[in-house]
Amino acid sequence: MAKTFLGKNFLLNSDTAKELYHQYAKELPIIDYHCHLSPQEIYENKKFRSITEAWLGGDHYKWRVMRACGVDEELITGGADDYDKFLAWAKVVPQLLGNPLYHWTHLELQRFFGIDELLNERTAPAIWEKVNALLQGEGFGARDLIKKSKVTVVCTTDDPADSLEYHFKIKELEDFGTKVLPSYRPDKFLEINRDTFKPWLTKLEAAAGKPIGSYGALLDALRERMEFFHEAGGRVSDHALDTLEYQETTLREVEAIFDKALKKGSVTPAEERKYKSYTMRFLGKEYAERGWAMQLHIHALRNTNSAMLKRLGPDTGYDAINDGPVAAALAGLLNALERDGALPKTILYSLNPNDYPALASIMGCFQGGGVPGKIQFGTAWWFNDNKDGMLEQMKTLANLGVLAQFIGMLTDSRSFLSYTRHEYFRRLLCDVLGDWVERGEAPKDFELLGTMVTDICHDNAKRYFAFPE
Ligand SMILES: O=C[C@H](O)[C@@H](O)[C@@H](O)[C@H](O)C(=O)O
Repeated sequence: MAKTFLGKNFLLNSDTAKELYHQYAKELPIIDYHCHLSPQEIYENKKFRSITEAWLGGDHYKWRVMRACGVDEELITGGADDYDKFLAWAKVVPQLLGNPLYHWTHLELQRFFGIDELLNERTAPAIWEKVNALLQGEGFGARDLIKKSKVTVVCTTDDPADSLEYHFKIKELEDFGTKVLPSYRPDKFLEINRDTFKPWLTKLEAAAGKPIGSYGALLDALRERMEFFHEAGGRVSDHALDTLEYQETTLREVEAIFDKALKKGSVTPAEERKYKSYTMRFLGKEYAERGWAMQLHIHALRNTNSAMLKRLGPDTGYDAINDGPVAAALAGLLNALERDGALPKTILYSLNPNDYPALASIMGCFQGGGVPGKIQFGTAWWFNDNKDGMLEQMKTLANLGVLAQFIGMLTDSRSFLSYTRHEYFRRLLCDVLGDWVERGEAPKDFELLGTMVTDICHDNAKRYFAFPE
C-alpha cells in the first residue's frame, strides 16, 4: 500500500528507521554551523510582509525552477506584486515532483503553518490568506522561527571587515537563547585578481583603522580581525574555492606579488596561485592556533550567465557544478599545513559528486592528533542537497571513513524556514541505518544505533566546534 505523502513516516522505510527517527533524532536541537541568514534580521526579529518575501525573497533555488517553467523574470526577481509572484510559484510547484523543492515546500507548509494541503494554483488563494495571517501575527518573526525550530547555534557567513554589530546586539537580548556567531569568510582578499580586491582592502583598512600597504600589513590586519571574530564567539571560517590549486612558494615571493597587485591591479595566474597558496597556509595556521574549523567549499562554477550577472548580481541562480582536478592540490595544501604543524580542523565540501571519493580518501590521510573526526567530509552541498545527494555523501563517508564521527547537517540557507532540511537529513540518516539492519548488514542494537544517530544529528557538532558557552 502506498504511504501517505509526507506522512509521519516520510522517508522511513523500516521499523528500525522509524524507531530511530521518532525515539532519537526527531526532538534533538539543531546546530546550524553554516548558513547565510542575516544577523540584522535576526536581531530585529524581522516579520515577513508575506510568504512571498519569506519564500521568494532570496531563494535562488526557487528562482531557477521558476525560470525553467517559463515564468517571466518580473514575477521572479522583478517588481511584480507579492501575490502574483506567489501565484506564479504555486503554479510551478506541482511540476516539481522529484525535485527537493517539492518536499521542502510542503514540509515548510506543514511544520510552520499547519497546512497539509498541496500547493497549486487552486489552493494558492486560501494558503496565501492563512500563511500571511500567521506571518503577521505573533510568533512568526525571524527569531521566533529559529526558536520554534529548536536551533541552539547559528553560524552566519561574514566578511572579515564586518563590524559584527548585530552579533553583539543579539548577545544583549534577554529573551533569546540561541547563539548567533560569525564565520570568517576571507574570499574577497584571496581573490587578488578580481575587481572586489581593492575595494575590499579599503574596507579592511577602515575596519583595522590603519593603512594596508604591504602583504605583512594585510596579514596583521587579518589576524586582528580574526581575534575580533573570536571574541564575538566565532569558531569557524569558510572559503569558496571555486578551483583549488596549490603551489609551494615563499613569503618574499608573495610579498612581491602583493605589491604588484597593488600597483598594476592584476597578477599572472601563476602568481595568483602562489599568493593563494601561501595565504591559505597563513590562515590555516591562525585557525589552528585558535581551535577553529576551516570549511573549504570547492568546485562551484559561478556567475555563468554574464548578462544576468549584470542585471541581478551574484547568487541569483546562475551558478553550476565545476569540474577539474582537485586531489593533488587539496592534498598539497593539507600536507603543507600538517608539515607546518598548523592543520586546523577542516571540513571539505565539493559541489561535484565526482570529487567525493578523492575528498573522503584524502581526508583519511590527515586525521590524527587525537581529535575525533578532525578532517570532515562535509554534508551534501547545494546541488547535492537532495535525497540522492545526501545518501551518496553518507555512503561515501561510511565506506571510506567513519560515519559515526560525522558532524552532520547544516542549512546553508538564506531562509528562516529552511530548518526542515535538518528533519529531511535526519529521516534519511535513520533510513540508511534501518536499511542496513533490515538486510542484516548492521546489528539491531538500539544503544549502538541510537548513539550514532544522536551523535551525527547533534552531539558530534557540539563537541567538534566547542562553541563558547
Ligand atoms: O545553497 C546554496 C548556497 O547557499 C550558495 O548560495 C552559497 O554556497 C553561496 O554561493 C556561497 O558562496 O556561499
